[in-house]
Amino acid sequence: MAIHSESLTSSPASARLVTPQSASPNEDSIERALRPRSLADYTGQRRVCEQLEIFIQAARKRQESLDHVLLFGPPGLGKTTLAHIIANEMGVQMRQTSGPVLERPGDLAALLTNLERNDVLFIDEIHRLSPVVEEILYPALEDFQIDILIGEGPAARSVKIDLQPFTLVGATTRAGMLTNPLRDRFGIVSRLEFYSAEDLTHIVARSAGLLNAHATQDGAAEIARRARGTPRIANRLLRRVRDYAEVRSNGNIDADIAGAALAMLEVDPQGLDLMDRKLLDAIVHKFDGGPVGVDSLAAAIGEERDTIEDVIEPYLIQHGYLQRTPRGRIATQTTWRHLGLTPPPGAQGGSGDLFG
Ligand SMILES: Nc1ncnc2c1ncn2[C@@H]1O[C@H](COP(=O)(O)OP(=O)(O)OP(=O)(O)O)[C@@H](O)[C@H]1O
Ligand SMILES: [Mg+2]
Repeated sequence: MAIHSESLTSSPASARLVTPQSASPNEDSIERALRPRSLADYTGQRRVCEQLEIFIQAARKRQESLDHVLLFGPPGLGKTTLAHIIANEMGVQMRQTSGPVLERPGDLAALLTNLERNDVLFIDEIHRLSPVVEEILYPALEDFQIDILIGEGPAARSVKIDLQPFTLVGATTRAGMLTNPLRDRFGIVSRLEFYSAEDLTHIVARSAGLLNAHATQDGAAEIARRARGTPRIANRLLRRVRDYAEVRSNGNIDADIAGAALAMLEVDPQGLDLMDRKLLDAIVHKFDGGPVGVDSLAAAIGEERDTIEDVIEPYLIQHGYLQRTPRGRIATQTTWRHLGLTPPPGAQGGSGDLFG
C-alpha cells in the first residue's frame, strides 16, 4: 500500500462487506455448508456446466482421467466449488493446494506421487506457482511422469517416476498471468462470468433454505440485485440481512426488510459499496474523470493495485462505470450520474473495455 492516512486506511478491502474474498475461518465453514456438491445443484454458468458435464461423462465412460481444467474469473464466482464438484462427479478423491504454498519442487512431487488413479489435484492461485515448481508440472501434465533429482553434487542423478493418470484443476483470477506453456497444457479452459440477478436470486433462496431463514421471492431478489453478480457476496449479504430481520422484525426477509438492511450496510441500490464509490469518487474528483493510471488510483484510495484490478474493477467495468484505456481509467457518464453529478461534455457513454 503506497499511502497511509486516517481516512484512506479506515476501510481496507478485507473489511469490506461486499469484498468477494472470504473473510474469516468462520465464514469459510459457512461457505462450505452452502457449497453445492453436484453440477445439478450449481446454479448459472450454463455454458461451462454443459461442457463439463459432457467431458466428465465421456471420461467416466472410458474410465480415463478428465482432461486438465483451468477455471478463471473474479473471486467468489465459484471456482473452488466447481473443482470439488468435478471430483465428485468423476467419483474420485480431490487433493487441494495453492500456488504460493508449493515452495519447493519436492512439495509438488510429494503430492503428485500420492495421487490415485484419475484423482483431481486442485491448485488454487495457480498463477503464483514458482518457476521451479512449474517446471516439474509440465511432464507430469503431459506424460504423467516427473523427473526428480536425487542426491547432491557429482553423485546427483535424475530419476523418472511414473504417476497415476490424474486431472489438474487450476484456478486463477488472472488468466493473463499464466505462462504460455502452462496455459497450453489445459485441455479445458472455462471462464466464469458474473451471475445474472435471476441466478443469484435462486442462489439466495437456496442458501436461505439451508440456513433455515425465511425469505420471500422479492426479498431474495432484492439481495441478489445488490450482490455485484457474485454468489459469495449474495450469501454474505443474506446472513447480514437475516440478522437485521431477526432483530428489527419477525425474522421474515421481504423486499422492504432487505432494502432497509442493505441501506444500513451502505450497499447502494446498484449494489456498489463504499470501496466502489471511493474508487469512482477518486477518479471523478481527484482526477477530473480520468484517464488515470491504476497505480495513481491505488495510491489515492490506499488500496493495493492487485485488489483494484482483481476485485473492484471487473464488475465496475462490466457494468459500464469504468472504462479501461491504454492511457488509464476513465469514469463514464453512468458514473457521474451515479454520484449525483452532471457528466462533462466529453464523458464517455456506456460500457467498454478498450484495453482488451
Ligand atoms: N454456482 C453456484 N451456485 C450456488 N452457490 C455458489 C455457486 N458458486 C459459488 N457459490 C457459493 O459462493 C461461495 C464462494 O464460491 P467459491 O469459494 O467457489 O468461489 P471462488 O471462485 O473459488 O473464489 P476465490 O477466487 O476467492 O477462491 C461458495 O461457498 C458457494 O456457496
Ligand atoms: Mg476459491
